[in-house]
Amino acid sequence: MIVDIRKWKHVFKLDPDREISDEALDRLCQSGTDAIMVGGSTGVTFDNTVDLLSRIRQYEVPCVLEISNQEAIVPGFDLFLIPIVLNADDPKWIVGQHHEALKEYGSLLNWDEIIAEGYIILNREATAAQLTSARTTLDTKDVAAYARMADKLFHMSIVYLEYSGMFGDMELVRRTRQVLENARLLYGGGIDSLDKAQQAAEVADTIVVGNIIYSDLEQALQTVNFDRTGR
Ligand SMILES: CC(C)=CCC/C(C)=C/CC/C(C)=C/CC/C(C)=C/CC/C(C)=C/CC/C(C)=C/CC/C(C)=C/COP(=O)(O)OP(=O)(O)O
Ligand SMILES: O=P(O)(O)OC[C@@H](O)CO
Ligand SMILES: [Mg+2]
Repeated sequence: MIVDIRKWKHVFKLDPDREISDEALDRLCQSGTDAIMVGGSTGVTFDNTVDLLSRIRQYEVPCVLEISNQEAIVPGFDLFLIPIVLNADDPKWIVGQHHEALKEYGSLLNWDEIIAEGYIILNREATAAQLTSARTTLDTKDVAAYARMADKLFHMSIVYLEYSGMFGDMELVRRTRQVLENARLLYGGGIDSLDKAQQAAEVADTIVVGNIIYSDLEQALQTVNFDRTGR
């Protein structure tokens, strides 16, 4: 399947390390979301990723893998998203893991299926922030500089403002979006209602909804229904 990320406005992120019933998966896949992203910062294995992929593949919705560790690289997704944590203090999460993975898979890859994501992690409590030792105390200028680095210097097609676990600063998201020329701005973190989905969709290109899926499915499903005519 050819997947055009430039058309995505809403994405559900499913964590292979968390349980989801067949009924819930059915409703998510048929919700009208633009894609299902499979990923999580910890506990993602080859087996739980294969299992989730095979269940999602019963539906037509595009299904992409956001790779978080080398052991859980599973073929068969429509796209592979590779996080590069621009504000990580530990270079392992900027180029280190990637270097190891490319030593293993470098000659086998279809680069048309691979997209780098310039991650900027802004919630210091998030597992991903702790894992990567992210420098989360950043002001708007700091974030804009990382965003430009991803967009103009590294020609990445995604800048991902990651607040996983909390709803972020929408003014900062809006200002970050303004400095991007080519990259798409993905926003994720704390979207747990239609109202928050609407707020985030007004300032980002694509919104990503994760944790609420597991605590309140009805609210999660509501997030698809924001007004798509604004941006
Ligand atoms: C042959 C074949 C199958 C080919 C395809 C394979 C392929 C595309 C290979 C490419 C090679 C390559 C460059 C791979 C990258 C390898 C790698 C491990 C990179 C590191 C990625 C990284 C920086 C991970 C850090 C953690 C992170 C940012 C994860 C992103 C997901 C995320 C933030 C989830 C949120 O997690 P959550 O669990 O929700 O967190 P909370 O608990 O806080 O809610
Ligand atoms: O889980 P939440 O807080 O919705 O965040 C979504 C996503 O950005 C996580 O990587
Ligand atoms: Mg999560």
